[in-house]
Amino acid sequence: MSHSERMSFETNALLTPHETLQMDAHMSSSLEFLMENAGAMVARLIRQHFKSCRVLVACGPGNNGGDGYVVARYLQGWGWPVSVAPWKKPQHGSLAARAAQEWTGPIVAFEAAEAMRAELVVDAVFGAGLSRPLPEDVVHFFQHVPRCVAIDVPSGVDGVTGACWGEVPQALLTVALVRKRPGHLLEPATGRCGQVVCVDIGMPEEAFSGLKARYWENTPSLWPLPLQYEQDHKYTRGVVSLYGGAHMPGAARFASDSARHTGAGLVCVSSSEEGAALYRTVLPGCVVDQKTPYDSVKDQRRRVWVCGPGLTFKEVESVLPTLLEAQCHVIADAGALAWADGLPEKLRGVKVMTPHLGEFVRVFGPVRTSRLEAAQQASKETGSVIVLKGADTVIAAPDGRTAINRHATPALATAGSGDVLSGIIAALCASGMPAWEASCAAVWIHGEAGRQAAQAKGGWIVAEDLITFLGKARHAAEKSQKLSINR
Ligand SMILES: NC(=O)C1=CN([C@@H]2O[C@H](COP(=O)(O)OP(=O)(O)OC[C@H]3O[C@@H](n4cnc5c(N)ncnc54)[C@H](O)[C@@H]3O)[C@@H](O)[C@H]2O)[C@@H](O)CC1
Ligand SMILES: Nc1ncnc2c1ncn2[C@@H]1O[C@H](COP(=O)(O)OP(=O)(O)O)[C@@H](O)[C@H]1O
Ligand SMILES: [K+]
Repeated sequence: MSHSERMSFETNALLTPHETLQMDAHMSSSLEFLMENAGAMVARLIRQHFKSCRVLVACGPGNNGGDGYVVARYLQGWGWPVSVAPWKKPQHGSLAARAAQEWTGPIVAFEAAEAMRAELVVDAVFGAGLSRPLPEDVVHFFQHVPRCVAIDVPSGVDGVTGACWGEVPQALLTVALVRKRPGHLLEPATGRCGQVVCVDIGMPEEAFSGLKARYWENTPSLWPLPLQYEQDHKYTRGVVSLYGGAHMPGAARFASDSARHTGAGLVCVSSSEEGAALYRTVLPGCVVDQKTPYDSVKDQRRRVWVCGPGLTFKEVESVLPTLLEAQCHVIADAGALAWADGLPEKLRGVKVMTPHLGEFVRVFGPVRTSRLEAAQQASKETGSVIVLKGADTVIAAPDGRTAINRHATPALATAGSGDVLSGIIAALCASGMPAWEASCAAVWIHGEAGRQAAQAKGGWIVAEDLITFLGKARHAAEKSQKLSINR
């Protein structure tokens, strides 16, 4: 059994609406029980987060609405003043219609005036599977809502891509059922969800049979890190190489320092005569030489390369084709991405690409779908892992596995932060981790280092600060994987 099969639908796996439908089909005889549990759990969370107040539950015609009727019943049972505003009635004989029948409390019109009278509105109009624009009257209604708790997603959020089908409600709290959705982690939806809490509704294990997770929240359980062994030497830890440009040495310095601080055994920097003299001074911990790329790749220990940080078009041109020809494991960033301007095929053979959105568009053209789908498509087409950077970094593998990282901080938005990330990925690739796992781990460690550095430095950091926290950040991941580095 492969690693990804073993971890199918662990708690950090994310559920798409399509997978929810498959589960529901499998569990058809228990759906009423699941809806009852879902409604009860949402009501309990509301009771935990809010004082008793006038609640209006806005219910749609589907099962999301069905959950809403159950919430209303529980809150009313605890003595809260509750009304229900149906946007449309559930279809006769449906599960939601049965839940609606059991609601014997007040029913009011689905109107802005009613929304304004409430102190809290429960959004149970549409779940995560909506695939058409939000109806006007729904938009208008939610524009007048004081405080909102959403079931599954705020109505109008696409549960997979995080896109919004119009102006979606702004929730304070969103209750995810069974597992989070990819959309909960992706902008712009994340900004509309408020706090996302996932609840267990008693979904049995068997409901997951036949399903294979494709999306995960990026957490350390996704990528076991290699341990330190008594017998380790620098070459077993792994060698990272990079070509140091003659004009922008800072970027190569950030990438090489980051690789070393993350655990690479050795970092080798090749450069021109002019560059090598400089790198010998600024990188005392690295082996610096003046070898041509052609000669460098003859050394079988130098298989993993960072290519791009601080390189001009000409420098990339003189290095990257040789590295790819020699089938080295290349992490392509910055200058290497600019070199491929509109011609992604030039990067064929690269293991990992790390574009931010601007670089992504430069290589692959405008994003016509969503960032998520564009990264997946680019990964499939090129055969490279795509790390599409941002506040919600997407890490897409050519086989479809996709992780979304929220373990980060806006303190990372500082020049050189991307060079640091490429060095971390290289160090983990050099340690023997497969490209997707190494990329996911690197993005998490980068985020953790950013958080720790920001805490230590009062919130504002530069790339140099980030680098000094990489060892601690890797250790934090190891601790949460319960790995001991002093076995
Ligand atoms: N397995 C699970 O995870 C469970 C999910 N449950 C709930 O089930 C929900 C999903 O239920 P559904 O698949 O019924 O989805 P929805 O509740 O989102 O309902 C969609 C319904 O709205 C209609 N609709 C959508 N847009 C419309 C428009 N513009 N005009 C008119 N009608 C429109 C559709 O035809 C469909 O009937 C989840 O959000 C969750 O709340 C719970 O009941 C418990 C179990
Ligand atoms: N607002 C933010 N929240 C979380 N992470 C961020 C944010 N802004 C930037 N980052 C992260 O910081 C890094 C910036 O990389 P990049 O844009 O390549 O910068 P540079 O080229 O200056 O090194 C990426 O890993 C990105 O995900
Ligand atoms: K909803």
